[in-house]
Amino acid sequence: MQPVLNVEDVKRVEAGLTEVGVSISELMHRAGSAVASEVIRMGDLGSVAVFCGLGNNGGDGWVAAETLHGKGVAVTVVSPVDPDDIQGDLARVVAKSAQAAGVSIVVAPPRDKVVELLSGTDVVVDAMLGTGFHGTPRAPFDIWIACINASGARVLSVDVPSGLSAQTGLADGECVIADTTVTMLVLKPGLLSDSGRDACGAIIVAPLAEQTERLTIEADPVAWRADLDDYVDVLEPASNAVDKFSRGSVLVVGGSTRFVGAPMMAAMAAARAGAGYVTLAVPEPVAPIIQARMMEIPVLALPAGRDGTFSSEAIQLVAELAEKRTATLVGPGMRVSSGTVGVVSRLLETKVPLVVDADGLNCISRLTSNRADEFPELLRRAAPLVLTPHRRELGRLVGLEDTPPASLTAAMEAARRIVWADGGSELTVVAKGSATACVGVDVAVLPKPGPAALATAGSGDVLGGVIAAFLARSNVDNEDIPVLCSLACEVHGYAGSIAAERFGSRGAMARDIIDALGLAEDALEEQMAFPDSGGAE
Ligand SMILES: NC(=O)C1=CN([C@@H]2O[C@H](COP(=O)(O)OP(=O)(O)OC[C@H]3O[C@@H](n4cnc5c(N)ncnc54)[C@H](O)[C@@H]3O)[C@@H](O)[C@H]2O)[C@@H](O)CC1
Ligand SMILES: [K+]
Repeated sequence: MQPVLNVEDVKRVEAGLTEVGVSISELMHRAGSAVASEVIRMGDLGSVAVFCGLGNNGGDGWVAAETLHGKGVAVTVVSPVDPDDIQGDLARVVAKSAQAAGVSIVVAPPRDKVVELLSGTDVVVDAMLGTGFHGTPRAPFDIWIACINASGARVLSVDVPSGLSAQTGLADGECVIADTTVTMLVLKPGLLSDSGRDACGAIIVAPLAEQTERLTIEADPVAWRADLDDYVDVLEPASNAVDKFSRGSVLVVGGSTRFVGAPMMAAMAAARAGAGYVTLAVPEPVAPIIQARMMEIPVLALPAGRDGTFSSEAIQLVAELAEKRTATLVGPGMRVSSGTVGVVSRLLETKVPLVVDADGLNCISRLTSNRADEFPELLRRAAPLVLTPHRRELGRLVGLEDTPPASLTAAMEAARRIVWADGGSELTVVAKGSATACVGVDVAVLPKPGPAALATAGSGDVLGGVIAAFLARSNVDNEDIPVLCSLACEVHGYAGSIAAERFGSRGAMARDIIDALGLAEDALEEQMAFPDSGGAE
């Protein structure tokens, strides 16, 4: 797994490197030369333009420009001020060095001059704004960013695309859309989430020093990005000595007269994700229509109230059904009522692995007056528990119903409030978003995010079903459940890519994702076994 560090903690690595004799100036030279190497690797370098800002991000750009110039590449630096007028000492020194080496420099060009320069440029190096950037880009950078994005040139961003927050992944104004980002020392969360996903292109980490890895771990990574080989240990070895029960049995509890499709999709997904035996428990009035559409999945009709949701008579029956299965998913399409709140509360008391999604989470919010983090005794249990909130559901769970987490790091923070209050390794919160984090008490694992095709109605129900199936099939220790959930997210994401290929990136529906789940898991397993064989990037 690759560590991800909050931007403020990157400074601790920088300080640690200084202590072992690698100065900031030395780091800047290494950063600039890492950028230059990557530019050269890109090839077809008729001419390169390096847009420099006034801080150390700009300093990296000046070093890269001098290095490229030294290798005979035609390079022009675009700077808001003359090298002599750069305030920061480090950046001024490297800028003056590049000037003395004969690098061509354009100072404070008007917009039409920038457009003209870009029209003859093959590769842009974006070294305007790095981790020191806050707010909305001011002139001239706002203008330069717009011109660069409109130019059609290939773009390499230094550390982070200018205009993007490396911490939050949000961009208040326009940010550079790069083909490649060479990020210094370590991954930062904003590169992997929200607008960062579109802005960064391929991300290359330049560690800059051999001590970086050790210092990064000492700086306490906020998360770890999973690689395919991290999943090898959580998958059960393939065996033919199985029957439908030994492959895991899943109970899906959900549905109401208002929402019929959600529990069906979750149950189908659990079956496609390899659970050997799936049962669906729904309120009695909707059982016949659901059973009519389900061939492989038995449907159990449980007592319902006049509102079309589970009544209190269902509570004990659901618990007894759950105790006979290897995992239960509760929530899809269930609505919040006194009966469904009772069902969730009773399921939490059972001793079998449990996934709580959708209205199951809203029932927990109801039970805790929107403060699940203040009622740890409710969630503390002997068997694994996985909560799968999207950001609004997560907000409702931790008292942020009006201001739900707006970034990956804010979502991880909210999820940690719940898991740290609980304190046990049985609880994992899968904080869903355009980037998802699987947060356990010791570690937060970031799966490779799936395609935009996943943002479709029912997609969350599908993920709930996949996680339930994986819990039912697997024997992992509690500590590894975040990794198992991360694998479930990647299978879901890969299935989304297959569905998008078949039905179009906007046309794929949840049912198409369900149908592709088995193929997606096979393909990922194949890539784990033969990492060099290509496949999903
Ligand atoms: N952390 C490290 O160990 C290393 C950092 N390096 C580089 O240093 C960078 C960080 O340098 P700095 O802290 O100097 O910060 P930056 O260079 O990212 O930005 C600071 C400059 O941007 C300006 N700025 C901030 N917000 C702005 C806005 N909204 N509009 C216009 N201008 C704005 C500031 O006034 C200042 O001039 C990193 O991104 C990386 O590129 C590298 O030199 C190598 C090692
Ligand atoms: K940048």
